[in-house]
Amino acid sequence: MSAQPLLTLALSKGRIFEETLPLLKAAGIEVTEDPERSRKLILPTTQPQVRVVLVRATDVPTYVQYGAADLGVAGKDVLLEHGGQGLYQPLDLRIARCRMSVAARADFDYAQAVRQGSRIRVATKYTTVARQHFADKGVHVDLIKLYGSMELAPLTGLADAIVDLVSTGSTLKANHLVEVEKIMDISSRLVVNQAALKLKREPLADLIDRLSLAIER
Ligand SMILES: Nc1ncnc2c1ncn2[C@@H]1O[C@H](COP(=O)(O)OP(=O)(O)OP(=O)(O)O)[C@@H](O)[C@H]1O
Ligand SMILES: O=P(O)(O)OC[C@H]1O[C@H](OP(=O)(O)OP(=O)(O)O)[C@H](O)[C@@H]1O
Repeated sequence: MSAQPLLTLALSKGRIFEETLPLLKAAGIEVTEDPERSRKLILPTTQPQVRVVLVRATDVPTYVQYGAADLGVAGKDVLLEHGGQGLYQPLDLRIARCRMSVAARADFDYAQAVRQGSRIRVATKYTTVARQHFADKGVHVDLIKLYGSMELAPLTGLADAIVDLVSTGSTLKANHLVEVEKIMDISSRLVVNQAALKLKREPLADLIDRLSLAIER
């Protein structure tokens, strides 16, 4: 009998790691080290043939695309910006749920700007989604790529509006911004390397089945 192949699962620290843990547990896998206490980037699990690697949220699709990880968990926002090449997306894990929205200062009349066909300046980390969204609406847009603290852009005059993730709305509120349009709902997906799906078919299909049952619980 041949040995079980090693499965490498890419997760990002923080909410994805924390929200994936209960699903893994229900699938019979427990991570035996706490990433918040250890500096290790490769974590063992109670299943000797399964290990977790910790990467930046935006790097999860890249690790899985190139097969450095067999599978991973990534937000729909991250997957849309990455493009999803080489990735099979079998499951919506329904974790890390939020929405992607347009937000602006309360004194910026977004509806009027859109109606008049004005050119608007939008700052965002999500340029692919934002470009598509405004193109679909026929709105002329100048996009400014940022890597964080998007809320600051309308407050400092860098942009008229931002495209960012919203959950409770408290970040927008704290910065006196208002959500003016929802673009889409966001949740995290399981992504699997397409080649691994053939080469490690049995253990991957088994894990996907277990996670699928865990989501339904
Ligand atoms: N406030 C939120 N509520 C729920 N889900 C969220 C929220 N913010 C982000 N998410 C989702 O969780 C994912 C991971 O977010 P997280 O904040 O852990 O990483 P990040 O800081 O965006 O990534 P990076 O470290 O690469 O900059 C996002 O891609 C998104 O899908
Ligand atoms: O509507 P809220 O509940 O306030 O959540 C929205 C905030 O959550 C995300 O940031 P996050 O907390 O992940 O911080 P980070 O991007 O710095 O990691 C997002 O970029 C918003 O700023």
